[in-house]
Amino acid sequence: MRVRHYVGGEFRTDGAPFPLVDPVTGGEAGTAPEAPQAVVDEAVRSARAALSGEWGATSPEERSAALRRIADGIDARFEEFVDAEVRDTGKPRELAATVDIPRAAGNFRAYADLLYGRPERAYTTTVPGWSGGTGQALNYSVRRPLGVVAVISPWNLPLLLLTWKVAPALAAGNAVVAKPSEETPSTATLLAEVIHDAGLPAGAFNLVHGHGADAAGAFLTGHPGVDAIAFTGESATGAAIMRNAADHVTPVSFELGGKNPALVFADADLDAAVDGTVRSSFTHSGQICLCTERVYVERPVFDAFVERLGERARKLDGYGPMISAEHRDKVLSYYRLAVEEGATVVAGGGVPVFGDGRDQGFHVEPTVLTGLPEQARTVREEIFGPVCHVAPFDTEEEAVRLANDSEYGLAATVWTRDLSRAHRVAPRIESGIVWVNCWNLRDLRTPFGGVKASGIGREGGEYSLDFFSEPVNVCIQI
Ligand SMILES: NC(=O)c1ccc[n+]([C@@H]2O[C@H](COP(=O)([O-])OP(=O)(O)OC[C@H]3O[C@@H](n4cnc5c(N)ncnc54)[C@H](O)[C@@H]3O)[C@@H](O)[C@H]2O)c1
Ligand SMILES: O=C/C=C/C=C(\O)C(=O)O
Repeated sequence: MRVRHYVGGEFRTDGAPFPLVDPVTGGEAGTAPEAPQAVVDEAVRSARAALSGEWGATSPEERSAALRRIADGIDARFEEFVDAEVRDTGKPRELAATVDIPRAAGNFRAYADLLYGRPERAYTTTVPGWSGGTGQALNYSVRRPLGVVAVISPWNLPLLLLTWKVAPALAAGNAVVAKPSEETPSTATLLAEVIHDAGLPAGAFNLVHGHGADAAGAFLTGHPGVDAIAFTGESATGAAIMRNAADHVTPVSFELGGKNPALVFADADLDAAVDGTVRSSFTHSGQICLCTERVYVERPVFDAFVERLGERARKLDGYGPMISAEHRDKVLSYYRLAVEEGATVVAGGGVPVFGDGRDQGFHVEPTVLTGLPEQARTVREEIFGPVCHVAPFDTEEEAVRLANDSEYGLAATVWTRDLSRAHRVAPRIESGIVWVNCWNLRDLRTPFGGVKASGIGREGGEYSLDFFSEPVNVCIQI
């Protein structure tokens, strides 16, 4: 497939091509076009024109039907989407086929459902009341789209995290200009094809490819014609985007980094806690924002937990690579730093040898560490690889304090059989999401987002519609 921009209803490839790399083998995997400022400008202009044209006049029912056609279009080309996601990310096929692609289609269906049949309830409220002593008034508020929305997405779950924003933005009646990660542009291009075939009016959805800083990403997020920015990626990138957007006071919704804790209490089902931590630390080789990198285990079960987790980590196979040579080097630099900081390496810590083409790819070993102090950089900084540090705790109070001792606050996991403890501990954790006896069990309609350096705002279900639209209060004196 050819990676193409999609601007004003047309596919194009202007801009210098940049190379794509297959992370499994390190080999070349085609090219993508680097959108110059002029293409970004045109995309923003096309989006604006769509708002004052056919797209701006659509009813919620029409948008609901369009979203459903897009979901069906993804399903119809399911294998192509899976192939493209696997090629770009190197993730196991099963993961792409059970999470990334079906949940991307699910994002469009969820918003089609939310809109269908109840536009009034979703979009207006009425409040009769008094107006400053001058008489009775009827207040009602209508929700209007924000306008032109920029969507900037990362490489770890390329289609899922893109559609996570594009679906509600379109549902609320905005026009979108999206820029996927330069590492993983393929499924976004397929999505543009599906949206084109679904018959969305030209300019409702636009796609530009290219890099972030000083390139398409920055051109878009600093653009005076952009009314809102929805971004998922690193916290430092979020800060750069905010600075860039500040001149135009553009509202932002940010899903950023994490250093997610898991708390394992001695009363937990240890099999489930070990299984769950294998998933939460090592799924997609740790390259999910929700992955656990800090595990705190109540002292009586600490040794048993570490031994079993280490054994499971050593036996893992079939795992995918880091996204790039650069990211592999970053993760390996943390493996080395951990040792310098005094860690015991219980499992992994290096580069696996497969004896085949994967040895030129970007794999690192699933790694379990112990023995580091809380202030160690390895325990504080997001690594975004298949690695966790396990430390003991003695009291519930200490467990909560350790969980909260982080600049981040995205997702936490609590393992306990004590229902009262679960209810007591969960709301005390400074985190947007707390899972109890599970991980990444997620309904697309629930609020999703982080506190502290992990983000601004919540997305998911009605929460996304709230961000992507604004209430306008209309007050009529009676
Ligand atoms: N909280 C969440 O929901 C969530 C989900 C997935 C990933 N993440 C985070 O994303 C990170 C991994 O993804 P990544 O490496 O692709 O993130 P990244 O921040 O490097 O890049 C994300 C996107 O931002 C663009 N970008 C980079 N610099 C930019 C700039 N100055 N202006 C505008 N755009 C710019 C990139 O081109 C890319 O499209 C991790 O930190 C992870 O925790 C968070
Ligand atoms: O990386 C961040 C988000 C991940 C979300 C999911 O994997 C999901 O909801 O299935």
